[in-house]
Amino acid sequence: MTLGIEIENLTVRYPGVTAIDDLTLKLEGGKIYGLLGRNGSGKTTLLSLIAAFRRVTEGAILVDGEAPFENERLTQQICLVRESGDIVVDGDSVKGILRRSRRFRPHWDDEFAHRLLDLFQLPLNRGVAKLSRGQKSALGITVGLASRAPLTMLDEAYLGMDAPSRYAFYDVLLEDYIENPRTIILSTHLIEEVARLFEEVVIIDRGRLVAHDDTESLRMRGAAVVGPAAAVDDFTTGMTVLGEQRLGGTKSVTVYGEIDPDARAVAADWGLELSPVALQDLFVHLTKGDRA
Ligand SMILES: Nc1ncnc2c1ncn2[C@@H]1O[C@H](COP(=O)(O)OP(=O)(O)OP(=O)(O)O)[C@@H](O)[C@H]1O
Repeated sequence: MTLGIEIENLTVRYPGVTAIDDLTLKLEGGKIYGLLGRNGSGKTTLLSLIAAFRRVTEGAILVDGEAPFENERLTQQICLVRESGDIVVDGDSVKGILRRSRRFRPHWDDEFAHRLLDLFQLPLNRGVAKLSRGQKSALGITVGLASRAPLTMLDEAYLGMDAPSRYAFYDVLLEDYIENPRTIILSTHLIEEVARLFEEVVIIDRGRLVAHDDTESLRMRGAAVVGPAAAVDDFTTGMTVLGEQRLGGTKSVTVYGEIDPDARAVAADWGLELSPVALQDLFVHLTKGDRA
C-alpha cells in the first residue's frame, strides 16, 4: 500500500516569514523522494503539515485523496520522524518505545524492529534519556522503518549518527523498501550520500518549488565535461559553469544547461567525456539566489 500526496497553493506564514509560499506539488506515491532545500527553506514545516502535526490554513494538502489533519484513518498510515528522533520520549526505555509503537502502528514489524536495534547496537533496556544523540536518532529511524507506514517521512532523521551507521541505514532502507513498497520522503543535507536512493527529487527554496523531477532527468540538466584541458575550455565557453577541477593536463568542468545531440557529437569528436551532473552541484546552483 502506498499513499500519494497532492499539495495545492499551500502557504504557511509565521510572524515575519512566509515559510511555504504558494506551493503546488503532486507526488504520485510508491517511490523514494528526496526533499532538498537550504536551511529554513520550509522542509520541516511542509512535512509537519503532511503528517497532520498542524492544520493547513491556506491552500490544501490531500494524502490519498483526503485532508490528513484530525483524520484517524490517515494518521495511522503516516509516520514522520524528525531530526534526533522526537518520536522518542525521554523517560521511556527503548523497550517501552517499541511497545508503544506496536500498539499504534498497524503495519508494525517487531522482528524487523529488533533486527534494526541489533544493527544499530541499541540496548533494549536502556532509558531513552541515557542514549547518545546518535543512538536517539537510530532509535527514531528504527521506529520509522519498522512502522512500515505507507507514507514514511524521515526529516534529517540520522543527525549525529556516525558514517557506518548512516550507510547501514541507507542499505537497510533500500532493501526493506524493495520488499515492502511504500511512499518514502527523505529530507537531507547529505545529498551525495543519499542521492542513490532517490527516485524523484523535490527542491524547495524559501518555501517555493524550484524543481521536481526524476533524479536522472534532473541530473541531465547539466553535465560534467572531462578531457584535455584546452578542449574542455573550448567546449564549455559560453556555458554556465558550476565548478571546475584540474589535474595535470586533464580538466573537469561542471556546466548547467542541456547539451543537445549535436554538441554531444562534437564532444565525442574532441575526446571529451560527458556525464550527468552531481545532484549536489545542481542543488547548490538552483538554490544559490541572493539571501540578503
Ligand atoms: N514556529 C515557528 N515560528 C516562527 N517561524 C518559524 C517557526 N517554525 C519555522 N519557522 C521559520 O519558517 C522557515 C522555515 O522553517 P523550516 O524549519 O520549515 O525549514 P527547514 O527547511 O526544515 O530548515 P532546516 O534545513 O534548517 O531544518 C524558517 O525561516 C523558520 O525560521
